[in-house]
Amino acid sequence: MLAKINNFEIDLSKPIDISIPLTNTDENPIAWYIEKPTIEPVVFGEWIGKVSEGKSSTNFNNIFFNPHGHGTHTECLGHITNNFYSINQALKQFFFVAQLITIEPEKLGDDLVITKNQVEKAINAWTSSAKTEALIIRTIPNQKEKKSRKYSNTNPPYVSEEAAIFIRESEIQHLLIDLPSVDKEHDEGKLLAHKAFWNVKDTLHLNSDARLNATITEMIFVPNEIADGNYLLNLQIASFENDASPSKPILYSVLFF
Ligand SMILES: N[C@@H](CC(=O)c1ccccc1NC=O)C(=O)O
Repeated sequence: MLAKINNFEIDLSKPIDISIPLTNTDENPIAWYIEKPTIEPVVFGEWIGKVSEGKSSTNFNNIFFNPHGHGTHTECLGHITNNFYSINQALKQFFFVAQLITIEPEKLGDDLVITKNQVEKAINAWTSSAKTEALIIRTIPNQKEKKSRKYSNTNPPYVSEEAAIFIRESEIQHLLIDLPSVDKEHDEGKLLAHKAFWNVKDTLHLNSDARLNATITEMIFVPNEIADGNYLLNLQIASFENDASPSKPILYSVLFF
């Protein structure tokens, strides 16, 4: 099915899913020192919520997982504030003009960093008639193994504060990235990129110009065959009242006319 939106067209029958599936197997990616998710049938005495066990008419699983540590998730500034802010209140629209860029983070001492210069160059390489609302960053190298990587204590690449300020000043509302965090793993809670992107100046007393409706989506996976450029993004979350929710970002190629 083709849909015409303003000056472009998308094919709804050709979604590009850039989420990572959540499983209870060793295939599941893990960050932040936790164990893999569990998906287990409910048990009431003899009764097991698993059809193949022969006692129940339905499969009826409990799931234990962590949105930040177990895969693709979308978070709002409530991830870093003293007061509670919910992603389900922050994200009320779900389609955005998006730009996919690819960056090889630069070595800085023992770190790999996505710099302002890299982001600026990559964004400027593509111009479109529609304003970019969502920026999707694919980092290289980009092996499939990323979908099950164990990130704890590996010091993954991160976004520099200057790059995050540049992204905010470019009026990008939604930032998506294939890393477990936009910030350095061990940063003593500085969270410079998170704060810069959300414009949070004090996590104890939120400034009035903090970006309540801006979101960060982490641990996406964008296959290599998907080219850099403009897309329509459908960013969907589950309706959790929590700082973050597992999410399902979907891209559609756009044909401008
Ligand atoms: N870098 C932070 C920790 C951190 O960023 C974090 C910790 C647990 C779960 C998620 C985190 N950040 C996600 O973006 C620190 O060292 O305090």
